[in-house]
Amino acid sequence: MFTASNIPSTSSILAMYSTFAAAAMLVRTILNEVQTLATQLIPQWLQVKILSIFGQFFTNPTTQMTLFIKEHANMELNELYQASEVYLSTRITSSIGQLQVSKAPREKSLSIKVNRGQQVLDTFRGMDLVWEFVTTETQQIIVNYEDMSGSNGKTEHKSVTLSFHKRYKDEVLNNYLPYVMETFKCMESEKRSVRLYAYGSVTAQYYEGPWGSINLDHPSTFDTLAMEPELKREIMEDLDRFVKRKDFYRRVGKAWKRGYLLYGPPGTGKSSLVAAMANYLKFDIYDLELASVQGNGGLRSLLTGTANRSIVVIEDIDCSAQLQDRGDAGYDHGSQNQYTLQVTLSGLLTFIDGLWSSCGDERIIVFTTNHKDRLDPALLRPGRMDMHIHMSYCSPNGFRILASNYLQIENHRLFDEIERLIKELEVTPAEIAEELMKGGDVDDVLEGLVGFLEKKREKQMELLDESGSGKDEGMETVETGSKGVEEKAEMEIVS
Ligand SMILES: Nc1ncnc2c1ncn2[C@@H]1O[C@H](COP(=O)(O)OP(=O)(O)OP(=O)(O)O)[C@@H](O)[C@H]1O
Ligand SMILES: [Mg+2]
Repeated sequence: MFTASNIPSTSSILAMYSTFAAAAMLVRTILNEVQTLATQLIPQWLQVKILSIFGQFFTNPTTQMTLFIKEHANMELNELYQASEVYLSTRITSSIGQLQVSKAPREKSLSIKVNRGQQVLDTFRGMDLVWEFVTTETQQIIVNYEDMSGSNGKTEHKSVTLSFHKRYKDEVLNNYLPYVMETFKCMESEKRSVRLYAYGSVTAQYYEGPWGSINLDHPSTFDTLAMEPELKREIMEDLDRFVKRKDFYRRVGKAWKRGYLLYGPPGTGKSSLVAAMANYLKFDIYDLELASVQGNGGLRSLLTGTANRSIVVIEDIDCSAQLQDRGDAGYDHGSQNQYTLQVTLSGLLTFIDGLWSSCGDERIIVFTTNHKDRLDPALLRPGRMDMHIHMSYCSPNGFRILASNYLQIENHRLFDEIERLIKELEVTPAEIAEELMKGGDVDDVLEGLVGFLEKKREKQMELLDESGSGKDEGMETVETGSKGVEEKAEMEIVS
């Protein structure tokens, strides 16, 4: 108790306070020094062990903060999760006990990832951070729409946790995580291989999410594509412009996406062009088979599950018969299976215009068709698909590209004859490529090609004769010859 005579003066209180503050500061500095020294002297694996064994006793939970980064957030792919996974693969040290190692058949290098349950320590601007991959499972009833039966399945939820001292919260959110994202983006743009995602990665026990992926090792590039050089250049310039125009899209209030409709006969390179686009931009491809998508709801979750910087491809859009029907019923009553939910055209259009527009950046959507005339006009309206690209029969220019790729020759005595035949005929690059792949020396291969083209011409002449004689009987005329040439690859920019 203080009495009137021994009440300390203000100056002595201040002196006591500053002594305490100095002592506290000294203790803190010593602790920091010890911590730094320990970090340098104790190997990282031991630090992780100490942290995991004793951390719970000595760390004050009230001083720790943990961020949970889930693989999917609100049904959408969480880009931060993807980024963390890629970023942490750059933080692998000898301290980590378990790694996942894999190699796809045609990949050149090993892919190494940190295994679940492993902790990874990182430091950033003096902060210590602990990452950990965790997996949780939930039981779920999976409905089989084929026969409306249900079975028990497990859903695996992947997430990664990031723990640090609470005082670093702002630094982590404002600087560290953006740095992780930035590192991820740099690595993505440098990556060599493009991935091909297909719908449905259901393994026996786990439903791992809607998309499964493999490494797309498609050799098609703009160099190997047999197309008119002018058209090729225009498409490449369009893609270049698209990826550079983030600010432009933001300024004019449009979603950063672009749609291409590729149309033309089978074997003219539509799928090859999609692969060339993906290889050129280093964008992943999502191959969306509408027939196997469960209704508009399924479509929504699939599209929102795609990553940025990707190409969504819907092949043979004219064959998706249900898309002709703009009704919203969405059930396939025609087949023996009347419970199959189908995607309706209006569901797809809603996506192109609405939800799709507002989710994600740098998206490309490609439709391919053999019959543009069979498409619902709603799909062709300006603003839906930005460019319509006609892929057509092989031209002399296209043939020269194929000859250079397949035979490594720029000229040959038979070129004039081959080019003359090609001009007269409707022959696809796929047919010519097949001939050029036949073994033997160059002379044999080209002579074989001449023989093939002459046979084809004879057949087309026969067809022409037949249709000519049948004309009076109301048969359709098969048009051949120069028409094919005039129609060769062209492009139409819709908006
Ligand atoms: N324009 C082209 N340039 C180079 N190769 C081509 C071209 N078109 C076709 N090919 C060759 O033919 C094969 C088949 O072509 P592709 O699958 O790209 O045709 P498509 O137009 O998508 O046909 P479909 O309409 O049947 O889907 C390719 O793997 C490639 O080898
Ligand atoms: Mg195709």
